[in-house]
Amino acid sequence: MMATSGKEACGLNGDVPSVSSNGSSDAFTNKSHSFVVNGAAAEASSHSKLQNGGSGRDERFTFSSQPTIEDIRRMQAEFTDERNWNQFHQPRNLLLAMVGEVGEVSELFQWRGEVAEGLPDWTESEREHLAHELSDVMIYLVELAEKCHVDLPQAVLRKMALNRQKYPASKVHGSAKKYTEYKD
Ligand SMILES: Nc1ccn([C@H]2C[C@H](O)[C@@H](COP(=O)(O)OP(=O)(O)OP(=O)(O)O)O2)c(=O)n1
Repeated sequence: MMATSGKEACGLNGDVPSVSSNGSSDAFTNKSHSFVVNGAAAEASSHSKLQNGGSGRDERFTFSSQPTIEDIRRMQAEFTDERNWNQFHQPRNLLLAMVGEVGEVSELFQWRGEVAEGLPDWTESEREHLAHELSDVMIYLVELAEKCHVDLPQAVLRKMALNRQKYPASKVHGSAKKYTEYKD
């Protein structure tokens, strides 16, 4: 799916997206993206222009709708099963792996000073490197949640609902203070 105005983002406007009972989607026939679950191959070419900051900076950036988090969980489960790596993928190891990948993301931003939205001064190769490292973080995060039996998409909805209660827009608009700093 192409980038849009961002209004469709699940749950951000207070709507709860419907989730099918088995959590799967027909992600693998999407016109602009093709996915092969077993080979874990993915293409996302139609999204690359905005993703790479080339145009559309006035619009809010949005993601493709596929793969879903459940798709990512399933693809990574297949990747580890095929390699007999589940024996290494206990929660603590996955946490350490994820934190290591967060460190690799940090390295890309290190010593650059503030970076503008859309990374206008970054080369294509730097952007792709960042995309890889962010993906590593996400892959390990999703697998960590799976191994901890946290249903991540639903947990995110619950947490966002809590965040909205903690930070009512009418109260905190334009302020970045922590909720504990507000004296009602
Ligand atoms: N035991 C492993 C090793 C790798 N991966 C997968 C998940 C990550 O997406 C990616 C991590 O691979 P590397 O550890 O080779 O890390 P990088 O890809 O970041 O390579 P480098 O550290 O050279 O940047 O591969 C995994 O699931 N389990």
